[in-house]
Amino acid sequence: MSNSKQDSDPFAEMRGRVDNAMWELFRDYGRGYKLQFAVGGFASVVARLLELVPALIIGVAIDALFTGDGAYTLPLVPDGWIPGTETGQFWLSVGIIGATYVAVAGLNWLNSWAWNHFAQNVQHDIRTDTYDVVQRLDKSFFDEVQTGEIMSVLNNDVNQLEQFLTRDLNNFIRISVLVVGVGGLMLWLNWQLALVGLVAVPALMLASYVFVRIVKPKYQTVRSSVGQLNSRLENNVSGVEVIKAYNREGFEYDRVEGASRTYLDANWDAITTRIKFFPTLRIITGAGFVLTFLVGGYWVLFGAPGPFTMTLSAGVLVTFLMYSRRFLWPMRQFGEIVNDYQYAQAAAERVYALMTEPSSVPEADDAVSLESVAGRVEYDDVSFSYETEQGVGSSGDGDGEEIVLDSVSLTAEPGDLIGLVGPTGAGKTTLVKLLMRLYDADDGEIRVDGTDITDVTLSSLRDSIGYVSQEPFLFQGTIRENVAYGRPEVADEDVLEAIKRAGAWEFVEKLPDGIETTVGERGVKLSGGQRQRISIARAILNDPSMLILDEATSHVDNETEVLIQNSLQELVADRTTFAIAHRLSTVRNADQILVLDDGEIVERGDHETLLAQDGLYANLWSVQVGEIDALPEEFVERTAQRRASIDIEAGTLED
Ligand SMILES: Nc1ncnc2c1ncn2[C@@H]1O[C@H](COP(=O)(O)OP(=O)(O)OP(=O)(O)O)[C@@H](O)[C@H]1O
Repeated sequence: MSNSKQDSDPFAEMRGRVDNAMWELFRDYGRGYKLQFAVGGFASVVARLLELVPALIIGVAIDALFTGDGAYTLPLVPDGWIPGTETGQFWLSVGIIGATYVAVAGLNWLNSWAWNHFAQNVQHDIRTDTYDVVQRLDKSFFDEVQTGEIMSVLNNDVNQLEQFLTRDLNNFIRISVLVVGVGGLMLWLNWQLALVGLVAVPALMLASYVFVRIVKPKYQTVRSSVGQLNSRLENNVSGVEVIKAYNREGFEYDRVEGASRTYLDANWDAITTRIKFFPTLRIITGAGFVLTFLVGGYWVLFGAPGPFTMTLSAGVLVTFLMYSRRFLWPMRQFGEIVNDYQYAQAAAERVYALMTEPSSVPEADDAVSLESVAGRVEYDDVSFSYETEQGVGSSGDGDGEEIVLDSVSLTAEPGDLIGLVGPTGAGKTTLVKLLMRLYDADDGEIRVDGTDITDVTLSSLRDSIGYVSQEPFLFQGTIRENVAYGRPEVADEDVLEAIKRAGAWEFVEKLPDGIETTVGERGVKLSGGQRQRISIARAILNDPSMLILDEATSHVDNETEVLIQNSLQELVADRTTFAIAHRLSTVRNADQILVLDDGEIVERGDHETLLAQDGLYANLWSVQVGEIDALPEEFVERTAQRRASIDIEAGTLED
């Protein structure tokens, strides 16, 4: 993978798939929580409308009780309900204002409860669904996109959406109601003065529009640099052993510092834009408020200025100014919402991009389930190359691709043991990965019991294959959980039986908690050989019809190897097995040994036949039995050349 690919945003190309990712997500995921949404929204609307009451009451009280400029009348309240005395009217005002605040507090609680319920559940559903899509994606996706990037989407980006829902969407409803309610009341109280206050609105809208245009790309950069920083951190924490062994703490500090600085710079760029925007909004809202006070105050003191004609009382002006603040202030918050919306939109695009990432190993609509597999495996002219430079989400036109498997054909009869040998990088692991459909062949067909593996369900195919990899992965948990990973419901006796058959009992028995001992993250508390035996036990317990052993004994000492070989012999006896081996002795008894070189099968046959052919296999065998002197000159030369090309490749990758 080139550095440029690691550094660029892997989601950039995917963003083009949808116009409004956030809307798509909320529409799909909000559907299940309509009631909470409606209750939260309703409570918010009613609370906001009630919040308008105190200013109205204060205005009426000032005019009727303090300055004597008007009668005590309240909109929507029949005059007969209003007390006749000033004291009665005063206490009514106090009572209404107090009751309003109590009601608003109750409604705010209801709004928060319902809205958080809505937002938290939508967040949970989006996260789990995205995870489910991601875990079903093909292996090439994981080859291209770094773990930290994926974690960043599943954590930070999804949280960002939740924050937008909880805080901003709620605020948006609040503000919309206030703007409509307050604007309506202002127009009703004194439409001419209302127009003065409203002149600020177009200016606020223009400022918001300009802001959005400038800040959107900046937020996209912030989101992607968070992902890159996470990738770097994730890589380093996983690779801490290598960092220590090579004393590269300083170097890694610099790299993390670099990634963190890129994030800081991107964030700083967005922050400087944002902090310029908010004071601008304040100035505009402030100017609107001052203008309203200036015109209204002049009007109350000296009569209507210029084109204004109606009379204006002090009480109405106070109500007006209180509303004007309520009207213009949310407008400032509107800017924050626009800001957060842009930020959340960038997050939604990345979430949506992941959710809609197509798998390059699709399951056919009419895929059939593989039942009672006998285990006849055929590779028919299979060719394959890994996707290179194009990156995730691109189709790849093959430019710069190196063929890893070239027209490979083979047949394994049920129960056969097929040994795969050959120099490193020859394509042995790739060959077996194609059988599990971790990747799909570019050309040719792979059949199990005569059925093309692209015509069967992925789950039934993988159920019928056991896989013991070069680097067995154990999950944080107990030995029992790891062995029974594919069949968690099995009885302890079966788990123990599998452990014994895998040659793992001799060390499991000595562990303090036996099969209930925890293995640590990735199984770090076990040695490489112990991990390998646990993963063999896992494959044994699954009882698959086909078995893949990729260097299954690479981590164990010679004694343990004999133990494992014995148990493997029993294991492979009645199932088709592909055993990849560098130690040729481990596949000596194979029914068929395939020798791969540069993606092609160059020799095939059993051990004796291949030795007699005196080709690559015979030479590799000579190396292993220590007959170096017997090697032909050209083999030694080719090995040296291959060594050199691997070194060059490694050098290129480090650059
Ligand atoms: N995910 C990948 N993306 C790109 N190239 C890859 C990927 N995996 C393997 N390759 C390349 O494909 C070639 C074959 O690799 P493969 O792992 O199949 O070889 P192998 O014969 O199993 O080697 P070894 O014996 O060292 O495990 C190598 O050149 C390798 O660099």
